[in-house]
Amino acid sequence: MKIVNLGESNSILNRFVSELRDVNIQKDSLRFRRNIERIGEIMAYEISKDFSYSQKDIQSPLGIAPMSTPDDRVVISTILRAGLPYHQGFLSYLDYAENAFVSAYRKYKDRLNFDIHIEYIASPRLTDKTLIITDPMLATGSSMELAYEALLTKGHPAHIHVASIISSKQAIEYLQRKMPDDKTTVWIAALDDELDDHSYIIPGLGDAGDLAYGEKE
Ligand SMILES: O=P(O)(O)OC[C@H]1O[C@H](OP(=O)(O)OP(=O)(O)O)[C@H](O)[C@@H]1O
Ligand SMILES: O=c1cc[nH]c(=O)[nH]1
Ligand SMILES: [Mg+2]
Repeated sequence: MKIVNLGESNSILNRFVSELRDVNIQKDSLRFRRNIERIGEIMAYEISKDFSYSQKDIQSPLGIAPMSTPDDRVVISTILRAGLPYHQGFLSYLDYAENAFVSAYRKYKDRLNFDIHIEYIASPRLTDKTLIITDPMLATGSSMELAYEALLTKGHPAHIHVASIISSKQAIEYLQRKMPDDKTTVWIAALDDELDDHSYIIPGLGDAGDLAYGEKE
């Protein structure tokens, strides 16, 4: 499995991630959602470099321009809720993509232990397509694993891009065991060392879904 951490090189991406983490700036939920969306746009651009390209003759008003354009049939798939603004960022650039949505939430059995419940999936056929599964946070990696398994009921993609923003080291190790090694690429913008007792990423940013859309009861 290939891992690409775009945060390792200096770019404006790192300021957007910093603002997501910043306890003062992240209170502005409009900016929080927009920063996730902007990171989605940057990630979509970076992932597009991995697509297959072929040359086409494009008729301009004044002549024919040979242009190399992507041929992948892309499906952008998002894990609700925090993935929604991320999805929008991807779709802004990959505007010909199809779209899939999967729900995943933590149902706590007690203060510390939880199961992840997948109750909703809406997806086109995935066979032989390029599947991008987007979720800003990879903490234990379980939501991503279960969302991926649910998506497999819609067919087997040619390649899977897991696109996240902040991942724990534990989640990367977990996904290396759970996702197909030869056709998965994981894209992240930051890699954090730890999880706390509640399986939140440390330092992370807190609860991405709540920061984007408000606290749940
Ligand atoms: O790697 P994991 O341990 O599975 O944790 C990561 C998941 O947690 C967050 O969603 P959450 O369950 O908080 O739902 P929300 O987006 O509705 O807040 C996040 O968006 C991931 O889906
Ligand atoms: O750190 C975490 C873990 C799960 N979900 C989040 O939004 N953040
Ligand atoms: Mg949440």
